[in-house]
Amino acid sequence: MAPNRKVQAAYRAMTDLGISNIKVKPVLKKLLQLYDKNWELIEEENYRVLADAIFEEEENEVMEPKSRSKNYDEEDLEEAQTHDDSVRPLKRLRFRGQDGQASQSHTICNPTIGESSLKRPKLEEDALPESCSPHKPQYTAVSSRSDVGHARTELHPVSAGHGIVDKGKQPMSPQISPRGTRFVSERASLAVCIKEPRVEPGIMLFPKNKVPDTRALIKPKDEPVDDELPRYEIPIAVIRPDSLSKGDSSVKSDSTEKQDGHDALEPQCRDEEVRADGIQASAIEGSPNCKVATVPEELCSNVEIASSPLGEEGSVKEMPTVDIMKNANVCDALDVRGGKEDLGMPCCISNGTLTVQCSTALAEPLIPILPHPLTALDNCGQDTMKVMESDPETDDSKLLEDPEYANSRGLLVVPQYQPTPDDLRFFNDITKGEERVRITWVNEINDEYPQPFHYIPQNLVFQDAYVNISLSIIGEEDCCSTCLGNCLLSPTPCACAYKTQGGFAYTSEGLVKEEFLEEYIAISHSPQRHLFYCKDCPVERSKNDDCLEPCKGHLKRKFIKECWSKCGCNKHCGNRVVQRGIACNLQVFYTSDGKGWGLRTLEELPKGAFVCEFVGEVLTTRELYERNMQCTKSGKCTYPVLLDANWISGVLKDEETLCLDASSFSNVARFINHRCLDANLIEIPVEVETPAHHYYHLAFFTSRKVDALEELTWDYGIDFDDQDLLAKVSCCRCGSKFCRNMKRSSRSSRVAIAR
Ligand SMILES: C[S@@+](CC[C@H](N)C(=O)[O-])C[C@H]1O[C@@H](n2cnc3c(N)ncnc32)[C@H](O)[C@@H]1O
Repeated sequence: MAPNRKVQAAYRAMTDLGISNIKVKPVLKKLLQLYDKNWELIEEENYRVLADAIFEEEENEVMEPKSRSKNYDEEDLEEAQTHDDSVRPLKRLRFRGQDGQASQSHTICNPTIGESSLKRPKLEEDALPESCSPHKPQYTAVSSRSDVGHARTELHPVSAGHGIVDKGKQPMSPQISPRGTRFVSERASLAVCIKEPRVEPGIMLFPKNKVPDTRALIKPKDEPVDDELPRYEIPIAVIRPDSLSKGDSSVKSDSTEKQDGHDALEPQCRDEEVRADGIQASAIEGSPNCKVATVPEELCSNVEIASSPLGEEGSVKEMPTVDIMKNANVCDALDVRGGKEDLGMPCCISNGTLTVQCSTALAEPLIPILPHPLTALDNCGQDTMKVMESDPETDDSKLLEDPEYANSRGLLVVPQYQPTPDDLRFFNDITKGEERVRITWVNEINDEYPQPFHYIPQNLVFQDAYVNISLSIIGEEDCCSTCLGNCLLSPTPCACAYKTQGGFAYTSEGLVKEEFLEEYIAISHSPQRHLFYCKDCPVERSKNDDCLEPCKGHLKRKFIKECWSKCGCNKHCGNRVVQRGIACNLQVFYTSDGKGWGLRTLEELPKGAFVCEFVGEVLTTRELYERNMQCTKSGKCTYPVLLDANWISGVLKDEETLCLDASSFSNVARFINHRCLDANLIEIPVEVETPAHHYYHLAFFTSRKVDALEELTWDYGIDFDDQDLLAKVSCCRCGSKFCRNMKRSSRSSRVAIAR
């Protein structure tokens, strides 16, 4: 057979380097086997792979002269001639590049996934160079070497000293990044999935079972030796958040850029990560700012890794997952309801910065950082993805003795908490799934998170409050037991309608009727005319004081009586609105006018629409007073509302003078801010379960049409001249032209000026 043109060319190239054909042949044969006879890989960079492999072979022969016994005949090489070079072996895994081409990052981590799409090299374990030993650092299965640190990409046979497995990878990519900038991400790809990394030139993927140690890493031959670093491993350097913020990151995945038009938020910088067990992370030897991560392949998670310009320090860019929630669009992208969770792929997406995508097949998924203040909002609250260094001197380093960590040194990714799909589902749902609708929260103003609280969709009795919801106390006159279907369609008003003086309060669309609404609005606009004063005010009485102040007055309002379970109608009866819960699309947001958090609607709401109920703990006024005393000491405040719409009915027992406190247990109504007079919500007392007027639901309905994204407000009924306020709004920022506080402050400033 005529000599293979390609073989001849290889011989010539090696001859130019002073390598004889005899040395070239066996190595070339091996390479052809390894690369499935793809010459392209071998030819690149003027046969760099081949040269490196030959030098490697030489070294091995010096150490083990008899280790290479197999003969390679000319025919084997000739056979290579028949191979179609156009078929590029897929052992070089290409990630999504800057062009946004889809990548299969998980295929790196989990060889079982997408195996069919990856053509594996035929390299047998015994064909691996002996340089796998700790004494001879070496690239392994998924690693790329060429632009590590100061590594050079040109052929440099004099310094060649690697096994063949790491050769010829880098030149493959047409998108080679500047030298010294890719090391980290490529290195990280060994064990940590990168969601949207830039092109990983020449990453090779070997079948796991054919690679003795997939975590063994070597320095590239031509990389300056840093004696400070462990020789058996090049650490997965991970960018420190602060270095990113300083702009010294040279590799930044696309997903670290803006997402949905929102800036990626500055990551939290932790100089020293404190582990759950109290062990503080410390810088690795010789690389004080470098955190080193070696993650088992099984931990398939998408974590962005980047490097400093020197490619030698950095950290996983840790982002508080709460940042996801700062961007409603991102949350939408999460599609937590019916989205990825349905695919069995719990997915946490931060605003483009850190993405942890846990495969369901994984036992120990990485988890994202969540802000502590969310603890009460979500059980994920205190969980962080701890990427920390192991200290070989501590007991912790014993972990590294685990075969899985055999060649690991440095960072361990320690799962602190295993988020369940439900955790992730309710990631940005302030209701934690307690409502029929998801209510997201967003802060586009600053870095604050909502104060922790326990979300409850319905009132809960704290302790002493007498709320008797027993069926036995609901008499025939308090329910419509003979009704059928929808009471609103009945030609004659049912018993419940009678209880709501004036007939049914709701339209067939579920809106409060105009005449009802106007009546409530009129009361709130001129409350003085509707106040009643008790002789023995429960609020004052609860103070148990010798010197009680006179009653400050209570606003008398009429009730809406809804049908309920003891009624004959069905649950779709039009006289059941509040009991169905929140139905509109709401969002908690950080206000831009200094009121802190607020509530807004994401959809247009017609006049009279039910928005939400004021939900909290049901306390007696005495309990509230005691709680207020405690809160004054601790500096906290309560969010109480008196259920005093019918206190005029007579002298109530202490356990019947009730209020709702939304400070710890509450629903979304706790975010509704005050607006003087022209608020777009009006509160209406609604009886559902019990006809006893001392307990009722306080329901918010729109007092006018409300546009999408408009803040929902409610007139707390604050008397700004009264220093003994229950709801404390010391300086009203409602912005209403009817603001009572504005008049007051302008009055007082006039007084101040006059003095
Ligand atoms: C029920 S909370 C409303 C939610 C609150 N903004 C938050 O950030 O959690 C009541 C508190 O909100 C603030 N607030 C409500 N309305 C306000 C207003 N019109 N002007 C200034 N602060 C207001 C006051 O701090 C008040 O004590």
